[in-house]
Amino acid sequence: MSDHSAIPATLTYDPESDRPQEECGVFAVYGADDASILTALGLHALQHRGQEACGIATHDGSRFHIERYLGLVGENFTSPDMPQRLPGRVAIGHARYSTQGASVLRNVQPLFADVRGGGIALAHNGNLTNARVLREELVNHGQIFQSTSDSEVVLHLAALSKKSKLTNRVLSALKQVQGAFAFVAVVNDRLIVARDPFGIRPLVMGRLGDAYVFASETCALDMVGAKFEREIEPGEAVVVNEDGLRSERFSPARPAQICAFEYIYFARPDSVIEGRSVYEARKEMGRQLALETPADVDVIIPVPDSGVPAAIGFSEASGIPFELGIIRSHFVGRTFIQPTQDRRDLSVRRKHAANAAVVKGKRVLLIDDSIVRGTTSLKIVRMMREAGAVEVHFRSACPPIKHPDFYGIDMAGRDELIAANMSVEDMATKLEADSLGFLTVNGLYQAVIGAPRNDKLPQLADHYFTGEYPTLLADHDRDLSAKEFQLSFLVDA
Ligand SMILES: O=P(O)(O)OC[C@H]1O[C@H](OP(=O)(O)OP(=O)(O)O)[C@H](O)[C@@H]1O
Ligand SMILES: NC(=O)CC[C@H](N)C(=O)O
Ligand SMILES: [Mg+2]
Repeated sequence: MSDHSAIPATLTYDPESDRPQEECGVFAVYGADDASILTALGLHALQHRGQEACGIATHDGSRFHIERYLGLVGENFTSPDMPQRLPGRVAIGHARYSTQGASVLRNVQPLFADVRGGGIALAHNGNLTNARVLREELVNHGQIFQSTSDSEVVLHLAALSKKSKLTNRVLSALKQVQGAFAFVAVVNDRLIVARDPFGIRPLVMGRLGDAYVFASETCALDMVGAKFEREIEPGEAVVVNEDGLRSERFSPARPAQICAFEYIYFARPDSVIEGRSVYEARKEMGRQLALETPADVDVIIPVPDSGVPAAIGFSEASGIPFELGIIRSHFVGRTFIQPTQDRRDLSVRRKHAANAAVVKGKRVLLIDDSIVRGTTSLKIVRMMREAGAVEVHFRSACPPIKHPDFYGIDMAGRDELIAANMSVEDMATKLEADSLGFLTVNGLYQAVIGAPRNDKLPQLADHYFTGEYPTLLADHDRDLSAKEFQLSFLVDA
């Protein structure tokens, strides 16, 4: 095996089939009867964050129980015998949209490991930027990996830590990983949750009677009737056991630099992130867009779903009527988070249909939250013309996306990002639009935080638009995403 040129391509890391994709949702409960049912409900509310796979782990006071499936939460966690299948008053859950490791069962979370002193079940939203550097070191040290997920390194680091208490070993693992994360973990009979040092990914805490509930977004707290208490702070870990809750720091306190894309596209509009309603922020993006790139048209048409609030804002600010000129199928989920281009193309075709009644003979302005690869926009511009629109203009309620993401949202490679490779004019031609406009970076800041960008310490993780990444990117810098990196010899990697 020392001759690597002899290894068939299918046995090495292939960035095309095993490409970084998007986001996930995490949910956790401590101290409630039927914790698994609450977790299934919470995951249901977080389904928009990941549609590929889902899983729940519980602890019944002495043993762990785990179920993991490919597919949607509603397809797998609905049966009334859940409390028997997944008993216990402590539970964590995960809805997956793969970022590292293909969409196969062995990468579905929660991941579980038996280590010295007990067990750890772990679920992760985000993406670690030094996972491959660490994995290489760990493999050289003799560690045996069971998945190709970045998240698994945390289990190995905890297992190898010299500290005596298992909780402290998990905390010491958190100090060694870089990138973006919201972790929820059952560590024996306790719960540990943690948020990355820059607060790139969201994580909130709520109360449901005496129980503690944690979730990626507040919409999941609302789903189970939990009351929002606070955000988990950047670099904070919260440990909950039978004595209650304690907060630990694994990195210095600093303001959160939350991912701008949570506000733009990813989070559900009824969620509140860092005190700002996602819906209001999106509407305000539309208002700013109307000020920055007005259009002389007859009707504003949103690209459903995520483009709707911005289109309402644009319509309010411009006085141009808003109409539902595109009807979406409720039986097709999010397209951008599909793992392959073929599936994205197919989903976009099945998802949207023109409503000719409000389009025919009109000059229309389409508003979407974002243009990533341009898959959606081109199809929709054509659809409008086929439905009789006389002019079709397009506006994106976020700035041009020119740089890939490494923190858990699938921005694919630079070569796939339409705005990374073309001028706005060329993009308009490619998307067959009569005009094209984007929100500015400052317009985005105005909409989300009501203040301009602080260039010395940006208030958001806005690398998509600026190329400024808040964290180190060890794997990327060492080009460990290259084909040569040996990730797994199993076909389903
Ligand atoms: O330029 P593209 O590569 O097509 O990606 C951008 C599109 O993808 C997203 O929609 P998606 O269908 O994922 O979800 P939504 O229903 O929440 O808008 C986003 O809202 C844009 O419409
Ligand atoms: N999108 C995510 O947050 C994914 C979490 C983890 N990196 C995985 O690939 O499973
Ligand atoms: Mg969309």
